[in-house]
Amino acid sequence: MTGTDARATALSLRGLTKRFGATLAVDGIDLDIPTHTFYGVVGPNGAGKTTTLSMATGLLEPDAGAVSVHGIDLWSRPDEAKPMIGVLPDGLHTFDRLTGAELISYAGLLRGMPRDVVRERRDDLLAALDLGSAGSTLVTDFSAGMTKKIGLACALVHAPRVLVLDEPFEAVDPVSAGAIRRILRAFVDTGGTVVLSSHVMALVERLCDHVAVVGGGRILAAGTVDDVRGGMDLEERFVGLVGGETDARDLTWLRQS
Ligand SMILES: Nc1ncnc2c1ncn2[C@@H]1O[C@H](COP(=O)(O)OP(=O)(O)OP(=O)(O)O)[C@@H](O)[C@H]1O
Repeated sequence: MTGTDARATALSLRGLTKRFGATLAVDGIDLDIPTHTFYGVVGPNGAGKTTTLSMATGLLEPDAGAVSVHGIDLWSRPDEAKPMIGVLPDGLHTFDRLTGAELISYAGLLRGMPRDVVRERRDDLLAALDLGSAGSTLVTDFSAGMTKKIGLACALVHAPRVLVLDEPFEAVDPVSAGAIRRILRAFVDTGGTVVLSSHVMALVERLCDHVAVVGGGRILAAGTVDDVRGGMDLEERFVGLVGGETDARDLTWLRQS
């Protein structure tokens, strides 16, 4: 890859591979996420999306392969690459005896940000994500949607260049989802890059300009949403790519009459 290409690519995955015992979760994934794109990653349950995004953000060590963030190798130069990424991991494990406000502050201070900047951004994020009451509530008492929103605030506080979000809209109410969409849209419009995984094809079609379909730990299709769907709607194309046949067994024992 030339220097120019490396700068135009926000996140580059090469030959990413991960095995858990007998399960080959990710089977040599190559993917380039261009800068300034809204990139959806879709796939059936167990396709390898979370494992791929975890390796792409330095949360899980690959068995093989490489990741670079704006041309910087993630695994050999983490001190330079990781500050460029904001991550909302799947099933966020966090410090649940902190309040929402403390958790955002902690995330900012961990990134080495000055206290006054952290304080200002924390208050902005709590307001923008409609998390007023969550600021003084312990994380352990959060609903699933509040946890998601606080996780997103922690991913945003250091103003990363690339956001990698695993199911950011899961369990989030429609008003908050609208707020999150606006924040992410503005982030991309001003030069940022968003990569998100989702099972909701309509959301990916509405929000994303690019999409990768993952199945069996491989990329089945990737490119602009228009190219990937090829004249169909994304859901039809998705089912065509991953195989939509399930056992249509009739659960007669469930019938009420
Ligand atoms: N820590 C782990 N230990 C063992 N197997 C794992 C582990 N994490 C993932 N797997 C397996 O790897 C495969 C890919 O899982 P992954 O969570 O990446 O899929 P996914 O596409 O994110 O699925 P979903 O849409 O259901 O969240 C699955 O077969 C899963 O069972």
